[in-house]
Amino acid sequence: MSLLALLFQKSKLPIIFAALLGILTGASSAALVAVMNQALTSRTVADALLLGPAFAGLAAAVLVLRIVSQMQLNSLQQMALLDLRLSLCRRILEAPLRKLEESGQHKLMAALTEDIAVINTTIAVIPSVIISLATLAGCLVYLAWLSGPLLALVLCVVAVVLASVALPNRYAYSQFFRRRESHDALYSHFQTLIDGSKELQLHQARSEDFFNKELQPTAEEVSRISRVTNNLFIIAGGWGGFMVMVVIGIILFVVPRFQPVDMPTLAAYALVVLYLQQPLDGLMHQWPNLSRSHIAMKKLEKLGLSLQDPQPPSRDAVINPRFERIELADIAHSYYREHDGATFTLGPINTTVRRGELVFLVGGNGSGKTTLAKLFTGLYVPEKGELRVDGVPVEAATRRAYRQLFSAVFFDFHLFERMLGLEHPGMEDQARAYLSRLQLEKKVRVENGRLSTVALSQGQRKRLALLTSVLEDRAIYVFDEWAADQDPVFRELFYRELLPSLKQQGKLVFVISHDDRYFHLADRILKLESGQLVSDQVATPAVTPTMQVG
Ligand SMILES: Nc1ncnc2c1ncn2[C@@H]1O[C@H](COP(=O)(O)OP(=O)(O)OP(=O)(O)O)[C@@H](O)[C@H]1O
Repeated sequence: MSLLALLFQKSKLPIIFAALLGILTGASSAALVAVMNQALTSRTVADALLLGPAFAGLAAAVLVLRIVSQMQLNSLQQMALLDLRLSLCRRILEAPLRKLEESGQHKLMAALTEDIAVINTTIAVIPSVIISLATLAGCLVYLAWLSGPLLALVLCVVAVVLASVALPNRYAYSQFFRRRESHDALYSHFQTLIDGSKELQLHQARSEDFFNKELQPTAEEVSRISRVTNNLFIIAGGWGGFMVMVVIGIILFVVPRFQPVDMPTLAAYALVVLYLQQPLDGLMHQWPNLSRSHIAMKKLEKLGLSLQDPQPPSRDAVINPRFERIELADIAHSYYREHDGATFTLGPINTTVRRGELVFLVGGNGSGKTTLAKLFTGLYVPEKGELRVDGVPVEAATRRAYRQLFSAVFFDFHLFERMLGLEHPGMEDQARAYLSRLQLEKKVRVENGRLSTVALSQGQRKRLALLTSVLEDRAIYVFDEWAADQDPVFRELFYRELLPSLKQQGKLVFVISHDDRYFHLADRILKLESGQLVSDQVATPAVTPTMQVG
């Protein structure tokens, strides 16, 4: 969908009003040229002077209309920009997690910064495009009134100009496309630059290699394509200006040789065509922006972040948090790695978990534990099979409600400084009690629903994430190797106090763990091997730390 169509879809009435004002401005400009022309071709000075009030009135009208229409379009632009930005962020919030993972952070950052900036620039030029088009249309009507055959000639030359710039414009469009792709690569390098700063600073040769062979060539590619495309548009603009002179030359020096035309008509034509140079020039210069915004819109659509009005999500669907059981019925998911053509398949998995159960999910690295947790929590939509809550399948309309059953601390968790969505009475007191239990009370304070700092060690940050999770008071808890980087004392606290306490509260607790010392504390142990559930057994207190599952 084009940007203009999208804007029209989102704010029809203001756009129609702004466009009408723009058209009036253009029409008044054209009328102004007609009056100037009439004054210049008047038979006597006295006749010309009679047109003074009309000229002054039209000039004032153009001034007022131009200001009002620009202001109207400016507020429209700001509204549209705000709307586009918020829509895009909401799209990211609602996009399927797998889609976001496939896109990669760098592409999302490029979309949020690069594409939105391009779209913003385009919205900014829409006012002048409308006024230019309206002026052009008004002037053409005036030219038609002056002489039909001459207008036909002018239109032929305009068609030649458009045809002659179509090819370079097409080439420039393809170059813009390439430049946008290079921007994705550039953002990826920016991400490496920031995320990998420790590794780069510790290894000079790696740093030089990255800079010289990856970052610099991509930055140079972007710069080279920009130079080429800008030059193309400069040439096209100059060519357009030259063609205006060609039209004037033809009108003044060629037409009279073949067809009898009176001098005032010729002069009027030359004046109008000259006057048209400015809006034509404007349109030529806005062309690159329109092309780039088209590419930006396509890019957003490709990322699954189309800005068109979404299907309204069914917010009223609720899933009973006092469910009895959740079934994973033939659940399967595959990852396909494009660069080496390898596929990892998890499942089909069949198992049932119950409220009040403490389930451990174990297995070697890469066996699919985190993937299964993402499927179980509803973050991934299963490619095959389905989740059922008390026998009722989780569907598109209920998936969001299903996810609200869960609180999870994944291995790559994110810690929010503000305790978002947790503002219930007594929350801060509860948080302080947990801070002290997790031995963080000297490091972090909770004030006005905010953590005083999140700049802590990884283990401490994970304890804060656990605190936030417990405060969420959800029906199901998922912990993905939470204890992996904790001191023995906190492992003990986690496995021997926190998990049993959640279980006692009737929560379903799903723990991914490599800590075989604590496996005996589970009610059930699920074991994954290469994406397959190889064992699903009830743990017994007699099981020792070295137990074998599967
Ligand atoms: N985002 C992804 N894109 C492509 N492949 C992935 C992705 N995440 C995981 N995989 C693949 O899926 C397999 C299972 O990964 P997963 O993270 O589920 O395993 P895991 O059992 O949790 O491993 P670990 O114990 O190391 O955390 C891995 O072999 C990996 O190749």
